[in-house]
Amino acid sequence: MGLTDVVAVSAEVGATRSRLAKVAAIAGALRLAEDPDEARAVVAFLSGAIRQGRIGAGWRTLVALPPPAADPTLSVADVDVAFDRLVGTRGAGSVGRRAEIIAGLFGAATAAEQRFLRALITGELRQGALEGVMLDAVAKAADVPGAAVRRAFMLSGRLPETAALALAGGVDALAAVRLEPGRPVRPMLASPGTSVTAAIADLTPCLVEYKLDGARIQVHKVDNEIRVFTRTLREITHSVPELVELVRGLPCHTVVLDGETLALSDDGRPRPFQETQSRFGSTTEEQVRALLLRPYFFDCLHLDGVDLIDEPLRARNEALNRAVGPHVIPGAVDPTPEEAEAVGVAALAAGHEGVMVKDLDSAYQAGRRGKAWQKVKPVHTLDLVVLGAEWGHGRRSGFLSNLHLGARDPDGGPPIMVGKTFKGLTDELLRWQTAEFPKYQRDRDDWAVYLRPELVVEIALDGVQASTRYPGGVALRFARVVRYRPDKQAADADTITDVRGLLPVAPG
Ligand SMILES: Nc1ncnc2c1ncn2[C@@H]1O[C@H](COP(=O)(O)OP(=O)(O)OP(=O)(O)O)[C@@H](O)[C@H]1O
Repeated sequence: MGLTDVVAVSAEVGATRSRLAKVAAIAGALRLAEDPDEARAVVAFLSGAIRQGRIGAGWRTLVALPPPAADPTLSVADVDVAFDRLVGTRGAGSVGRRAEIIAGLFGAATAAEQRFLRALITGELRQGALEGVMLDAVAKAADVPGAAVRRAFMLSGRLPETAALALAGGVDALAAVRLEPGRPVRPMLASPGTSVTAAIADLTPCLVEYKLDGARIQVHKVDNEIRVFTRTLREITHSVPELVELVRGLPCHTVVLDGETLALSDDGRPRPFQETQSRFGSTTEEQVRALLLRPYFFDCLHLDGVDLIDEPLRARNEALNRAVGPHVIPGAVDPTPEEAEAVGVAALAAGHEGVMVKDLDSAYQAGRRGKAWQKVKPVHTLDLVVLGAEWGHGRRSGFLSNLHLGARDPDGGPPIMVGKTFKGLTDELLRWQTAEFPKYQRDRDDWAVYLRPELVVEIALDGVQASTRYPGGVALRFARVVRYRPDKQAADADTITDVRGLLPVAPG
């Protein structure tokens, strides 16, 4: 299959807003793939990603490129092989050898292919929002049910691999994908609930527990081998030695745990989320001692040879208590309405965000944002994509300040602007934005820097209103910045449908 076919499909997908048309175009490309390796590469390229991860060729290497070829001759496999060689070229003299590989690749590419490859390598094409569309396209190309593709993807965490399985082995190969201790699965997510009373009425019998404002962790223990992953399945084992030690000491051989981690102040109140998050980068022993993380587990997906992912929460919760004892998150199983309210009051009094209400009969729906888990928080928040920032005035002049905020298009199109805000930005955040945003720059003019849609920011708001000014027909009211969400990608942001869902219902 030619690279030129992928470039054409990528352009077709970018040019249409219709989800069906995107799915059809991608499915068509997948059907052209000649073998599983090629299918993996096609899925990766059309998601704007590279199977090899980062290949470390920045803009500088890509400035002085050879003239483009007149006719397309490159195959998808040629590009994939060149990327393999780039990744494998390290050590002394590698700079020259890498430049040669890049020159060879780009010299064989047409002008359109060169533009595509350059955007692919620099990450400009990265299109996390296409994930749902891509899963549908894999199902269509392989002629299998969408649910089978989705399940295999959530359990394996790998989209190209899932596509290769679906195309080569169909439904049976997909169904054979299981939870494998040691390999991370997509975390189950929650929907917003209006109140504790409404949520427990909806979900009885239920479990009500604290919603902690820390960072999500997924921990796998296979004998003495411990691995820890973030919400986006990034491995952080080496940054959290205290969690690794604690899990190593648990009274079980094999376990997969879902939970939240945070650090507490001396008075037992939670430290700010940013501090927890800062521990997920490279960490020195000193930093570990200065900010000890504690785990609060709330789910158990596997325990000593028994797969629990399809079992009801009641059974998973019993296994959790056996496996981690005192490290279970505080909460109450099957509470009365008064007991449930009391959990909520205690959570807020202890400085936490609110509560989670969970259906005790529900299975673990990996990667799904369902009604079986509902979060109840006193303040309404949305996770939005930063589209740009305007230069500030007065005290803020010289700083990138007023943020342009976008909601995700559920059909995989670019984010849709829903408002602006500079409220809630601390001096530290203004400094950070001014230093960081140019790295994400897509364009700029005298007033603002416009960004590639990659950064996610959590915004508190008083509600939304209908608007003729913004393209989605809806605008935020009294929006203010709570914090950045480095644990989220644009594909995890709230959608325009979520934002419209907050519009007041017209009377009558
Ligand atoms: N008891 C709990 N059960 C499940 N998740 C919890 C709990 N306490 C805290 N959390 C955190 O809350 C999140 C659940 O909310 P949701 O599924 O909407 O994810 P989110 O989009 O990250 O939400 P938020 O922005 O509110 O953290 C989890 O990802 C987890 O990090």
